[in-house]
Amino acid sequence: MADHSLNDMAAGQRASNDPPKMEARNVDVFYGAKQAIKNVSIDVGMENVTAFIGPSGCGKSTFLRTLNRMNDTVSSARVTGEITLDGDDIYSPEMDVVQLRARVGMVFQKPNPFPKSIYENVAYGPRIHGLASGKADMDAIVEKSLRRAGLWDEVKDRLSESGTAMSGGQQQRLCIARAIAVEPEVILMDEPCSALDPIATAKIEELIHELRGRYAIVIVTHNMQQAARVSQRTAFFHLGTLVEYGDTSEIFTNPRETRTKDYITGRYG
Ligand SMILES: Nc1ncnc2c1ncn2[C@@H]1O[C@H](COP(=O)(O)OP(=O)(O)OP(=O)(O)O)[C@@H](O)[C@H]1O
Repeated sequence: MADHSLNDMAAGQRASNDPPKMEARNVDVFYGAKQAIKNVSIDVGMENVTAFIGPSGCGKSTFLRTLNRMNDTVSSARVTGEITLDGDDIYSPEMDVVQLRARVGMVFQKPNPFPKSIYENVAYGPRIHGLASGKADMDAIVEKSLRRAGLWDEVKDRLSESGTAMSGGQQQRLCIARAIAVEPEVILMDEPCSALDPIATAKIEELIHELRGRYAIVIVTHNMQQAARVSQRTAFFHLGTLVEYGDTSEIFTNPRETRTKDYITGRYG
């Protein structure tokens, strides 16, 4: 597919009933001389969960990390093109990256709570961003975040216990609560269930359903059933390019591109 048609396709999504929260245009990512992402243009909507799928090494995580400038932490990484959040260029020199990462939160593959209490894990972000006006206010933020992450009832009587002492699934929901606590607009999830058992995975998927609409959510997943279950929009990446982006039901039942079809039918990957 010619590059311009992907741009047209992305632009077309703006006219849909899901206004874009983030827009990426002609994004390239290099690690040193090696190009990992090639001319990707995509919109991420507010109402839909967007899944990034594709074979290992195709660039899903790399592209996801461009959306909150996590690639800045990799010295060899270089990003070109344009990515906006509510129309503002996130790579502009005026963009405050700490603020950006609060607005575009991230949940990683392996749950990574701080070695602090459950309460402190959630309170840390609001404290550094000055979001609470006192102890009662902070308590309310912690409770609300843990409730939204579906964890409150399990932890309300042990908020002072260590976040790292919980089960993997609970730790991942704690990391989601930690992201939620700073009132993000977008939540990026990089294979959030790959270290979890099926029951913990089901809880995270249920949570994604509940969070949908309140936050723009993008999830990278290797698990196609998971993409089909949790997302309304799916982007298929291959060798650093965005091959196809569309409604999840269409991508899985009637893909337009042979490469997409081969991947979802298990011919490679
Ligand atoms: N920090 C890095 N330095 C150099 N190359 C990297 C780095 N991170 C990723 N790459 C390379 O960029 C390409 C895309 O990797 P990326 O991790 O984004 O793919 P992916 O689709 O998310 O893969 P997986 O599904 O295995 O996580 C790969 O060739 C990978 O080796």
